Amino acid sequence: MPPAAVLHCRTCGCTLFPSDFLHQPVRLMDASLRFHHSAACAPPRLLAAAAARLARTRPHDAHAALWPHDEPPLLFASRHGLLPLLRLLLSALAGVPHAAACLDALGRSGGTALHLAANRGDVPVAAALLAARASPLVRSVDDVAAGTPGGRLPLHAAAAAGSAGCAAALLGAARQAAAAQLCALDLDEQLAANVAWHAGHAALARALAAAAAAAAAAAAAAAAAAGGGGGGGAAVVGGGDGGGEGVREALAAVPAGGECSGEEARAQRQLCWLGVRERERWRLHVRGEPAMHRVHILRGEWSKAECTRLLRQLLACAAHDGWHTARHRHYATTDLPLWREAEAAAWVRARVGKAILPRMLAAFGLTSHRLALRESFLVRYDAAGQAALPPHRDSTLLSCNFLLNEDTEFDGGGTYFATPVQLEEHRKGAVSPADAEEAVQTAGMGTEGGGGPGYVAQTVRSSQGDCVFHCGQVLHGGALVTRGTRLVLVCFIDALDVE
Ligand SMILES: O=C(O)CCC(=O)C(=O)O
Ligand SMILES: [Fe+2]
Repeated sequence: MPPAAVLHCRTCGCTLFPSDFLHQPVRLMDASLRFHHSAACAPPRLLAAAAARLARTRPHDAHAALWPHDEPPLLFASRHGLLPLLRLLLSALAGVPHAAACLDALGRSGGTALHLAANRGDVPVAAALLAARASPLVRSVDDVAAGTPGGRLPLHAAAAAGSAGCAAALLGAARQAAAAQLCALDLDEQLAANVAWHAGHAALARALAAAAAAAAAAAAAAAAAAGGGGGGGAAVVGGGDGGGEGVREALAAVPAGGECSGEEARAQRQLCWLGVRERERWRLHVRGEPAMHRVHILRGEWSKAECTRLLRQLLACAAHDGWHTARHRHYATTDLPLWREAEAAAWVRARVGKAILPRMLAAFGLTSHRLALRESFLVRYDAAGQAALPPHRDSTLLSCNFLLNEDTEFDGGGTYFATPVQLEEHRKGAVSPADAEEAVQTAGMGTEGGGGPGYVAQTVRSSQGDCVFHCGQVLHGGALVTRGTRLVLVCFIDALDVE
């Protein structure tokens, strides 16, 4: 018979588990240890050890320093509603240089301690975190296990839990932050009001919807008074959702009377699952695929005459119909969907289908897929208006863009990548993948901020008629235009499995 296993807590030294846990999965042991630490182990001793470790930590991994097992204790305390432990941790954090990083760290379910408190409708825990200056404006990431969409604020979590108390605490935390919270759309383009509605909390949904409508109207009025126009007050409502079309559309989904039917709620849950799963599929696909982190530029893909004609058609259409501002729900952009101009749309579809999609298939090694052009837009950057687009991921696996006006008409601009990418330049005339290989030059133009000599670019700058194509799931944006106007045609492209 093997000797009975006796484990000792490494913090307080007490005997933990005799043979009960022998041959049990490590995960179970970890869970018991965590429970022991939070419930039994003397918190001051734990805190002293934690504070000492914290002092030796670099800021970017500060949130992981307090706890040896997969979750910082603040998140653990909040998840389980351990208010005395939470208070101790918060007081220990008060003098720590990286306190904000610890307070706003994301845990394993993709949210902060404040999300977890709001999830459980725990007003005292939420209030303690807010009093310690935890931010109500941190967005969660997709929780793949639970099928919960990312991009949610703690207010969305309070709405899902039907906790009017937590919602009031979050909205009361800072006056300017209230509008941003009310008008924030998650990755499924749902406001907190929509989340409450689909979770069956009709009264809370209506209260949040009314407050969001008022905040959006106030933001629009403030923008109009400042003479801004167009953007719908994005500056006022932080996060960039603005009081624009996305918010209006979402608000329309919360009716003035009645309850959400069970069927509607089920359908919405299913939609959320699909969205989360699809985004995860893309992420897995892109991760560990070096080809997906390469950016290609096709020089002179469209002639000057072709660009000028296309631009003339599209600008005439924009002058007549007006520009749109709701393509990127999380960022106000100024653009024109191509379907508005049938002839231009047909031309773009044909040219992209014939010349760009086959090159994308080859460049990204997607030979068992078929590519489909989902949408195309003309995007306008103006030094005086929407001058840049913050880093984001597109709604499709692949993207390409064409500069339509001359690069002398603006300064700055270009497609910006959050991490430097390897850039491959292709010259016109290379049609087959083999030819393309020969014509490729690894180019270093537009290199800014880091990267090896001549191989890596952070901002890719093109000339009129050039096509830049890349994986839409690599974090990217539109670099700041500091003078004039930059006009780019952007195409979103999906990869479909070949049946
Ligand atoms: O401006 C650019 O080059 C990038 C535009 C972009 O990423 C987008 O519109 O989704
Ligand atoms: Fe994009």
